[in-house]
Amino acid sequence: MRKKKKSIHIWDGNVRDAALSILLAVDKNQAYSNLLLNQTINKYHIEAKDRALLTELTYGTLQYKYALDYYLEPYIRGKIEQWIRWLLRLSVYQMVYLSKIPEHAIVHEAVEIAKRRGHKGIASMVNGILRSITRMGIPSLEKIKDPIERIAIETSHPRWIVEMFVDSYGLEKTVAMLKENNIPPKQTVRVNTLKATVGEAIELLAQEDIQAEQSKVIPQCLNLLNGQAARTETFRQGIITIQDESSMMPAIVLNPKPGERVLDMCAAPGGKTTHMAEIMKNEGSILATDIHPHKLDLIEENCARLGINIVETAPIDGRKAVELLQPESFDAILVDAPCSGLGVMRRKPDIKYTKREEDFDRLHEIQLELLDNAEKLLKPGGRLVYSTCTVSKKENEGTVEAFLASHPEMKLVPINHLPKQLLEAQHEGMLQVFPQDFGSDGFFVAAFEKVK
Ligand SMILES: C[S@@+](CC[C@H](N)C(=O)[O-])C[C@H]1O[C@@H](n2cnc3c(N)ncnc32)[C@H](O)[C@@H]1O
Repeated sequence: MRKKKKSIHIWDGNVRDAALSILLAVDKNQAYSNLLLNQTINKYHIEAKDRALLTELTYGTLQYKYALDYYLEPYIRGKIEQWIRWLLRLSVYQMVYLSKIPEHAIVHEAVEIAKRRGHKGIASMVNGILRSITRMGIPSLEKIKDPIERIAIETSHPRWIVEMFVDSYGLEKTVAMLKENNIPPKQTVRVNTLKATVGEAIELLAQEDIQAEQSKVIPQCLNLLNGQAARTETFRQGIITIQDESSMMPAIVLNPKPGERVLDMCAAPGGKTTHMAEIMKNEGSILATDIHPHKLDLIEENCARLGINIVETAPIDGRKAVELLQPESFDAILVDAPCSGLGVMRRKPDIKYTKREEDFDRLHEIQLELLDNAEKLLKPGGRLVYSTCTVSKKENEGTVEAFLASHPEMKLVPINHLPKQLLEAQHEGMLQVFPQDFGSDGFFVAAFEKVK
């Protein structure tokens, strides 16, 4: 039986207090910061101004956890309770990274929260620590002589992740990526070409006071400069889908044609299934499978909203798909595999603190099993695309190489159909996009063909 999660009370009208509750839930209960934040905003109908600050404070404090601890270290003596540490991190985040909030207001708010959640003694300690910081300042990062350690603290990433990235991509690329991971993602949407042109979608959003611009990278992608896509009529009417620009690549690379039979092996919540259906002009068939049956509803809801009727869903573990589906029966297959998610750390900052090195090997094995099944289900001459939202070589190039080594009937083929700047970045049928390249998620795509 699934254990019922205790729901936590978060919103009392105080933004900083709510941010603290979310941070504590993420820390203690391994709640996902992005989900909890969205749930809170929707549940309590938090208005735009408070919403923006709550998001900034929650993400910012989480993003810079290690740097904040470094700044706090000279001022904290002995052990303190976790909630007090998070309150101090939240306050120092505002002092260091947000220029608009006066320091006396930050200290005052923190002291009030400490009084409410603790007692006078704690409030006085919080007051003392924060006042000392305003007087004496934070320690300089220059004191850290080891460059890897310094960049790990400054950008707040675990040292082993920094070392792994430097090893894979060199120092310059790593530093750019780590810094980009702390910049909030822009809001992007994909235009549903079954219902509207890009120009029409921009016009419809403008009627709802949302300014949208066509991306310079992927033509169906719009950058939203204000507002919230999910709250618009344009979204409800199925004209747009909220999706990161990098996530739009796999369906474009697979290029499913109208009339084809397509398998989306790890499909939920259906971002790429629906994109493929749009490319196919809603003609042909897509089988969208996922290991988690409850997630299939999301795919169906998305299809209904977007006016797509060629998608059938089924709860299937891709590692056993060949036992349930007809071998060599699909023209094209997408394996958008479960992965470590190191390309989406700016969206889900908790990832950087929870991932472990051993996760990569486990994921690599699952990815290989999924690809092995996909190959057996693919018709001779069929196309396969493998994608992840990570920048880990073990799961990307490593998985591709191991797959090819045991599947001589599969070959990598040049990636086509993407805009020029992306095509130029590919390497032998593989494309690794970094968050700093276009301000989109870190993403990997590889394209294969099965020889006839
Ligand atoms: C990266 S997400 C897919 C995102 C989706 N393609 C989209 O664009 O909306 C990976 C998905 O793989 C599913 N998954 C994990 N292990 C699986 C398995 N063994 N077989 C099938 N699906 C699996 C997860 O439930 C998750 O929904």
